[in-house]
Amino acid sequence: MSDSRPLHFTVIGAGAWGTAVAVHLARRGQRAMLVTRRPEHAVTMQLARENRDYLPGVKLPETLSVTSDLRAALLEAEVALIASPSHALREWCSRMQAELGGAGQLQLFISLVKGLELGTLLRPSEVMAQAFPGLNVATLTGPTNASEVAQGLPAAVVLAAARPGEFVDRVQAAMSGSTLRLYTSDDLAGAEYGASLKNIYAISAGFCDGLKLGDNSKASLITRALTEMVRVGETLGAKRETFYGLSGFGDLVATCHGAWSRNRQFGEQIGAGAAVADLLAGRKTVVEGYRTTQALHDLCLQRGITAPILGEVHAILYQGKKPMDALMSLMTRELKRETHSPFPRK
Ligand SMILES: NC(=O)C1=CN([C@@H]2O[C@H](COP(=O)(O)OP(=O)(O)OC[C@H]3O[C@@H](n4cnc5c(N)ncnc54)[C@H](O)[C@@H]3O)[C@@H](O)[C@H]2O)C=CC1
Ligand SMILES: O=C(CO)COP(=O)(O)O
Repeated sequence: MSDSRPLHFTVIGAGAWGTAVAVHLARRGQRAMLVTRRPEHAVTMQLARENRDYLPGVKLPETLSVTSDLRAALLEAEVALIASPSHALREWCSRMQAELGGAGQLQLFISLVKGLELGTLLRPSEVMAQAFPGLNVATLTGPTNASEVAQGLPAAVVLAAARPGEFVDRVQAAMSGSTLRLYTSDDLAGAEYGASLKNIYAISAGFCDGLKLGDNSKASLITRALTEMVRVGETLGAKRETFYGLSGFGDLVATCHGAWSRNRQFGEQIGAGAAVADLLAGRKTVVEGYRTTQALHDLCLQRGITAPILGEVHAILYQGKKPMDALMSLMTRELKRETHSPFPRK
């Protein structure tokens, strides 16, 4: 019989998503701790029992502990989940390593991050595995707007682990309930590439919204984006079917359509004429697709992967190309058969 004792979860990073996941865990009756980066943020959250900076309007369950003391939060943790922006992940991992020495009681280290590391072009779980060699790493991903999850609205996600097995199944059971349903997967690379790529295509869906191109254009774009995701992901070693699941298609649809999506909104504002630098200056919340566009563009160049939509998003964000000109470039490409093969055929 499987062990149904509550597990000790520590969620690192108190942005919107880390907070929502910690709230969910506490509601599920698990032992949950949430770690903030700034000590004053932990104090204000404890006093207000709310994360007013990143997830306003959601009451923190009394059983959820909030602290900035990373060492104390990790000492008894069996599962650590990390919810930082991709550019801050390595720094968090180094801090964890320094505080904990080895892996301590940890049996599973789960990324909630949806982006690649610029420069190294590593997936989040690869960065985590460098810090904690031997520790089982995973990602939890899918269509999960933080606010909806925190409100208890239903969603389904995938928990993809480097080493699936009994403990991962136990975490699946511990986190699943009437509002969140977890599926497991052994395609960690696919789940992470899907989570990263969909943010880029959500920016491009935002361009359609900003340019007021209509619903047909967005549906066409999303469909071609999925084909591109499969091609990029499969060439990078992921399983094709993963991109048709929650971490790929599921999150692509949610993020391209969600009025709440920061990536989509960012694209919408650029499509409507705003300057990229102005939108990024002084931002408090993360737009993962911005850096990840650069990282995946570099990866595609390195590996010789054809990714026209990604290429146009890159040209708009990094080379000042006008969204309407990018649209024309895509519409006037050489004509071909519709194909879902990883390698485009004429
Ligand atoms: N918000 C959402 O609905 C979801 C977000 N995610 C992913 O979760 C990750 C975290 O995103 P959110 O929780 O939304 O963040 P957020 O945008 O709500 O908050 C930003 C977070 O980044 C931290 N931060 C800012 N600058 C930093 C720095 N220089 N060093 C370290 N930390 C810094 C802040 O303390 C805060 O925790 C991202 O990869 C995102 O794609 C995944 C699923 C849903
Ligand atoms: O990943 C998300 C939903 O699944 C959140 O998307 P945004 O970062 O675009 O808001």
